[in-house]
Amino acid sequence: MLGYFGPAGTFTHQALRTITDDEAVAFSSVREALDAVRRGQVRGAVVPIENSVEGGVSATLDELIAGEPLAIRAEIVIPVEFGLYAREGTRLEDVRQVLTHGHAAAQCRQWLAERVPLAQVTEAGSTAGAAAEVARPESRYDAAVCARVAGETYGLTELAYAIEDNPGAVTRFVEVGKAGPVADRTGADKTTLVAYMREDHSGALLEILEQFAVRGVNLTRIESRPTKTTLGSYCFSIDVEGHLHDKRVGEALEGLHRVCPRVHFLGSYARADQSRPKIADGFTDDSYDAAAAWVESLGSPYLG
Ligand SMILES: O=C(O)C(=O)C[C@]1(C(=O)O)C=C[C@@H](O)C=C1
Repeated sequence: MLGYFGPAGTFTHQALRTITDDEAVAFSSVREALDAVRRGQVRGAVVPIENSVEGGVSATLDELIAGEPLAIRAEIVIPVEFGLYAREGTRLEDVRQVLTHGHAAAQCRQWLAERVPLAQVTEAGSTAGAAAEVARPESRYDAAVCARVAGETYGLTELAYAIEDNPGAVTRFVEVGKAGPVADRTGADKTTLVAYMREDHSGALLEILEQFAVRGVNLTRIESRPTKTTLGSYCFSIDVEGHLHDKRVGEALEGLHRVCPRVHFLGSYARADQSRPKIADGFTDDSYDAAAAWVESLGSPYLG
């Protein structure tokens, strides 16, 4: 059975529904969902990892590397559209207390400031959790910013829809399991890893980046996250195009292993958009094989 960041009606729940109709377990935080994977209560969990407006989901980026290693098995990308939902009888002009997930608040900030200027926005654990709270008749919150499905699930009335400041936003979710064999290469893959710098010195980030640059590996996301040890100590959470079994990616990982004290490999998996990377001349597996054969031939007694 799979777990997900719930309760029912979160965007994560919608993402999960795109891959299975089977029964699934809701957890009220990303940490609880991932811990359930670690202790084997569920065989995997779906959690949010990146939003096109707000960037990386820190809770997920941090929890993936805290504790027993986990691996990303698949990615799911869905559009995120928000509405404002309240108990029956509440009018838009009456809304003073809004409850929602921090990422959702950030994506609707301008709309909320313009349309409910007197409202105070409070962060909830999730958008659907906010809807469930607003549905309680005695709740101190007047409205929730959430998906339409959450508004419906908790019996709320829609006061407004498509209130996001950036139409067309998408959120990327990942299905995470226990670390195990890497998923098969599809030719349209992504690899996620976390690299730690040796020590704080000029060019440390460049050393990491050049491992990819010189091998023609394109990065699709890079974010610094605190290592949680001392102030100013950071690691880098990175997504790259390609699979561990692509020679250019495997070699880049070898390079990282040489220059970084610690590298977490978090999995190679099929891209949701199935788009294949443009591999420049000289970086295909054939080019690597030809180069290796040539180097080997240099030591051959039969050469020239
Ligand atoms: O609260 C939810 O509904 C979630 O699935 C979480 C989450 C997020 O973490 O970004 C997912 C998509 C939206 O961008 C807002 C919230």
